[in-house]
Amino acid sequence: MAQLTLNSLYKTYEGGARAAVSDVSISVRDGGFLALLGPSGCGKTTVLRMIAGFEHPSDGTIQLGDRTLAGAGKMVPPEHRNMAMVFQSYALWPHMSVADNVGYPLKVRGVSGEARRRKVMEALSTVRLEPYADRRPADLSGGQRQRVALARCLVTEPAVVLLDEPLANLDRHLRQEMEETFREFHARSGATMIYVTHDQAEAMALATDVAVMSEGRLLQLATPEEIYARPEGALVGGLIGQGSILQVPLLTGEQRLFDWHALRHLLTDRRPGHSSDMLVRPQDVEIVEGGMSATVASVLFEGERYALKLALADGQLLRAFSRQPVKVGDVLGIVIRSGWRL
Ligand SMILES: Nc1ncnc2c1ncn2[C@@H]1O[C@H](COP(=O)(O)OP(=O)(O)OP(=O)(O)O)[C@@H](O)[C@H]1O
Repeated sequence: MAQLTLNSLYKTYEGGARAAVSDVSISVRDGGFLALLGPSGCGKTTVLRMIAGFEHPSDGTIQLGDRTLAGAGKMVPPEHRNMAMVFQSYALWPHMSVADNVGYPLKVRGVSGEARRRKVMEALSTVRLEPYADRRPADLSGGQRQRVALARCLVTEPAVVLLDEPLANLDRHLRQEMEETFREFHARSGATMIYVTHDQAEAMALATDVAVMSEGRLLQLATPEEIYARPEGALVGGLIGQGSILQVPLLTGEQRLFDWHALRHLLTDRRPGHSSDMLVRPQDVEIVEGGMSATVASVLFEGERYALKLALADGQLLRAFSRQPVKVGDVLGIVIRSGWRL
């Protein structure tokens, strides 16, 4: 296995007003699980399709280990890249059994008999579907069909597995179950995985590394923990977690993390002029008697807690959680335990 490296990749489609992908460089460690995260149209599918070999980069190179797959005058066709791609629609053949669906890529490669049967059963075991080998896809649930598609992609032992929003068509309950399957699949197969999604919670739950894209550019590449704790810029800060971005007077120093003592001072400073973006996570907002006044602007009951939007004295809105029921219009005292300057 080998490291997958994207070097300053560009892609401009014919007639496109701007580059769909612009100067994207990413190294995916061997056996890593990278989530490409960003809003619709940010270029993540284009990156995935260039890795798979379905699109030519306009500039830049793609390497797997020391092998150049694309760029510098080379273009290795998709079938010679040792990669497998799983799509939203998992396209199983309805007339074939589960085992025959999974074994099909081996059949195409001329693997037959006992060798094929063994590999098929291994792949089915990875997704825990051995007992279903003789069933037809029509007899399976949506999640089980998705697992058959995963087994089919695993059977050829690809170095890299590419997944394009594979859970987008599933309901919430099934998505959670499948997230678990993907994590397990990754751990058991050892394959390098690249996963396109616009769902930040999914990216954080699954990946070892998250690449956030916007308008064709890579904004930040880091572990889920790092990107959550130290997002770079308002776009990443707004996309990851459920934080609020407050405007505070311009901050020019090195300091990024602010405590209540400093935040209270900043939030009551009414000087006009430029401002800085301060990210505040709802779990860092505490409701306490004698705190700064904030008025409840909206309440959403989430079962285990109430999700609130609070209006500060200057009208800025802040997300917070409450265990106690509150009503729109209530005035609460709050303390903000920490804020992160974006
Ligand atoms: N075949 C194409 N021809 C022309 N423009 C394209 C083509 N494919 C994508 N684009 C454009 O390139 C940009 C990036 O598209 P891409 O599909 O990579 O984004 P995405 O982040 O995956 O979006 P989504 O989540 O909606 O699939 C968009 O502006 C899109 O309109």
